[in-house]
Amino acid sequence: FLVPAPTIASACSSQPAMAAAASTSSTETQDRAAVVPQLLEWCNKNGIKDASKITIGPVSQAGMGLGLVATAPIKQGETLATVPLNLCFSMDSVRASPLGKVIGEFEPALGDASLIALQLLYEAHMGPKSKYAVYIKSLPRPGQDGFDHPLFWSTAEQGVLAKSSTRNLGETLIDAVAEDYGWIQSALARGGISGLQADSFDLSDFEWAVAVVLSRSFFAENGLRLAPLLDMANRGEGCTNEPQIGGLGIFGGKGLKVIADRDTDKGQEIVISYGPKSGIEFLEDHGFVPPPLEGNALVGGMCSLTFKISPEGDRFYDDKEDVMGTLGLPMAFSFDVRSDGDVDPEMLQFLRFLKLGGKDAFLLEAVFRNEVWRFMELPVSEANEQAVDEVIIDACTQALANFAEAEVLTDELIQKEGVSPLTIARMEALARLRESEKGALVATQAWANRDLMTSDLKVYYQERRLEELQLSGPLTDDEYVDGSGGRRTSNLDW
Ligand SMILES: C[S@@+](CC[C@H](N)C(=O)[O-])C[C@H]1O[C@@H](n2cnc3c(N)ncnc32)[C@H](O)[C@@H]1O
Repeated sequence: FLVPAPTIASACSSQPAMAAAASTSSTETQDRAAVVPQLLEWCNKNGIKDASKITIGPVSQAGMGLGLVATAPIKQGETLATVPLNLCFSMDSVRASPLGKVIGEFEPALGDASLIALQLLYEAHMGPKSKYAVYIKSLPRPGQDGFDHPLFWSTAEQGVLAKSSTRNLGETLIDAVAEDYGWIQSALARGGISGLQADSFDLSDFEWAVAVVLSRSFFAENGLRLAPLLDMANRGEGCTNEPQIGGLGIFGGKGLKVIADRDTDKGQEIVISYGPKSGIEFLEDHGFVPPPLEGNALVGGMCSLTFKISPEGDRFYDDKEDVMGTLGLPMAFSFDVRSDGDVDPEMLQFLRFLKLGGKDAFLLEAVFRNEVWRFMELPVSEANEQAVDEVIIDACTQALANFAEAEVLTDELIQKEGVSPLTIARMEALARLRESEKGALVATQAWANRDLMTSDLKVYYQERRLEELQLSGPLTDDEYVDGSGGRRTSNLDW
């Protein structure tokens, strides 16, 4: 109940892609737009600088709600706005607020976004007494002005999402938010803060607040910063001007600023960069998946593969756990894979270690304990290298099979009678997501298949070791030393 429902329920049109999810009646936009004069005044009063050439207004692109608009011609390189860091919601503001006492050493499953979301709910709870009252009024409600996020999706839609990416947002986002909500609820139940009680907000309020924080903040100086005014900037394709930390002039500390990366005419929208992100990162953070880069749907594709050293079927598991524990490394890692097909050397290092066994298991013996991880930087043996390629091929095959399953689930969902345009838009976003990840998976799988065919051409551990010991060439005359047929012994370290 902290978050009022939109005055007009999210209306959906038959616009393509997220535009439909984003579809909104002009009345809704005006609803928020009505707060703009107060918001601009509030921004001025609270020390936002360099913003004399921008305002907030409805933007022309369907379903994008509000955005930043130039009130005068702007030249590339001009600062568009600087927001004092002490006006931003961040972990600093959480710690400085009364919430600081409650959170203690709590480490949220979702990270800082959960605690910043809690502060947003706290300020909303304070109502007109909050310094942020006007700002909070300017935030979109779920479904308003195109504001969508997987946290608002139905279970069936989230089910398709689970099969549409190699990243499991079910665990890392949806379950994480529920877990943090549970922790916060029990902390508040032990003692409220300035009237904020466990029952002051429910899970859907918390999900709204998390979605606001994720979709409107920027990562700068080691943390998320939700900066009023800058949070009205939409993302433009090809923009390079991600918000960054800068000075506020001789009297003021630091601020989050955006610089124009192009000339802009009066009346034109100012768009910015949200940073280089993969499709799933866009969806998790901002609730939309950008269209594929022009001309080639697969260019720019990226996804991540996760591998885990697990005890099942691995009799060297304990040794591996010991090595990783000593190095302070986890037993599971995620690696980015890209459509350019370049494979991360660290992924190969981890997989060589994961597949270490058979005749190579001697490398796990105590004498090599400090070196075994470094040895994995280079091919170990033909069998190990082939096993690594097979793990990569299997992971890609599994992900592609999930995508095929997602397509079947999508068909079931969109063929249901009365399916909403919002569901269709969400499914279209997932189709774009799969397309972008497919590029990376197909390229990585092709790389592993090629690598498999060349495994006989590589130099492996034993050969390298003999080289190091200068024992790999034919015997030289001075090595024939006696009639016993033995090599000359030396001080070689075997
Ligand atoms: C930082 S806010 C920008 C202001 C927002 N348009 C508003 O009305 O409050 C980010 C949100 O704007 C929308 N958005 C921004 N850029 C977009 C884009 N390129 N495509 C689709 N939606 C976009 C998404 O809803 C996103 O979560």
